[in-house]
Amino acid sequence: MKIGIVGAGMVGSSAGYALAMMGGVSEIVLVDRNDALARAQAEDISHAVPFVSATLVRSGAYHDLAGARIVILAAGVSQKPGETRLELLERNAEVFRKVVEAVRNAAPDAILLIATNPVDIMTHVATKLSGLPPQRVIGSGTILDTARFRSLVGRHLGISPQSVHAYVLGEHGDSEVLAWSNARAGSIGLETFADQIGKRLDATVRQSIDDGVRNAAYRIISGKGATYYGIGAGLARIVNAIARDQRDVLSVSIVTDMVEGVTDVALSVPRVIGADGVLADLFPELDRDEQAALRKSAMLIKEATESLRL
Ligand SMILES: NC(=O)C1=CN([C@@H]2O[C@H](COP(=O)(O)OP(=O)(O)OC[C@H]3O[C@@H](n4cnc5c(N)ncnc54)[C@H](O)[C@@H]3O)[C@@H](O)[C@H]2O)C=CC1
Ligand SMILES: CC(=O)C(=O)O
Repeated sequence: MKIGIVGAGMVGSSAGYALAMMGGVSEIVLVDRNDALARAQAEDISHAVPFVSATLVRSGAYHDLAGARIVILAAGVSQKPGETRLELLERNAEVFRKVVEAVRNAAPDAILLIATNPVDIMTHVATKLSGLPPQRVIGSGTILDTARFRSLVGRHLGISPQSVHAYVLGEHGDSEVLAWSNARAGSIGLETFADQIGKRLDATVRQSIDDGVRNAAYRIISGKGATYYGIGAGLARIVNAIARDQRDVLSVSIVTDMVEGVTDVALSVPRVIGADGVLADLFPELDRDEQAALRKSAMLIKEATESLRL
């Protein structure tokens, strides 16, 4: 399977690297308005390939995306230290006005996988500009926040993150909602699990995990300028779910008819992902505070989306 990546900066190249390491795709084409960067990234990643897979990694122009089953969009500006994701909106919407049309002309059958921030609204923008059904325009949404949540809970409980079943819902951004009330370790509610192994999971611990998840990007950006390994692996995971028709349940963002009374809004809930993109949306049972927080998150995204007058 051929995969395109538009935007060969830190996120696009990390996704290309993670995909090459996971194997399972035959060809990766990197496109960037900076041709020299795309060429250099492709060459560098291709030198890692002989250690693990046989994926052909190259750079190209938009027409080289012909036949791609999935195109990842990671083009645009990223946050400076202290800047929010929402502050990138106008500039990245402008980038998408050119990029989405070029991708659609070159690869009309491709599923679009959006990483550019603010990712929920950029997913809405790409859905409108492409004319594709929402199920085929997938934002990485809170896949990364969910990984951060599982990682911190796993560390606290002393178990692997894969044994933690917990999701972050809503915006990939400051208003995101950590769904504690239905989180599980193995098949056991988190609190019961923590009790059984003699660990605390009180308000202080939860607050510290919440901060660890919600403010991760700010901390990493202030330390090294950008985040990319986590999202690179997350994007590769979504590509694999589509490429292998795995029907994985992942928290990703698509334009959704209704969430907590808010209509036509792109945000994350757990969704089943397979060969045709999103196959089903899942709405977990939440407690009242989580429901209210999810509604607030949805309203914030909706307002910011409407400000663009798409
Ligand atoms: N969804 C998520 O969880 C995450 C999203 N991001 C977002 O991903 C985006 C990319 O971040 P980085 O890779 O760190 O930035 P970067 O600056 O390293 O790379 C962006 C690339 O986009 C290219 N580009 C800009 N305009 C273009 C156009 N019109 N056509 C083709 N290429 C164009 C640039 O030349 C550059 O190489 C940002 O919006 C960032 O906020 C970053 C981390 C996590
Ligand atoms: C930058 C960003 O969106 C993140 O690391 O969560």
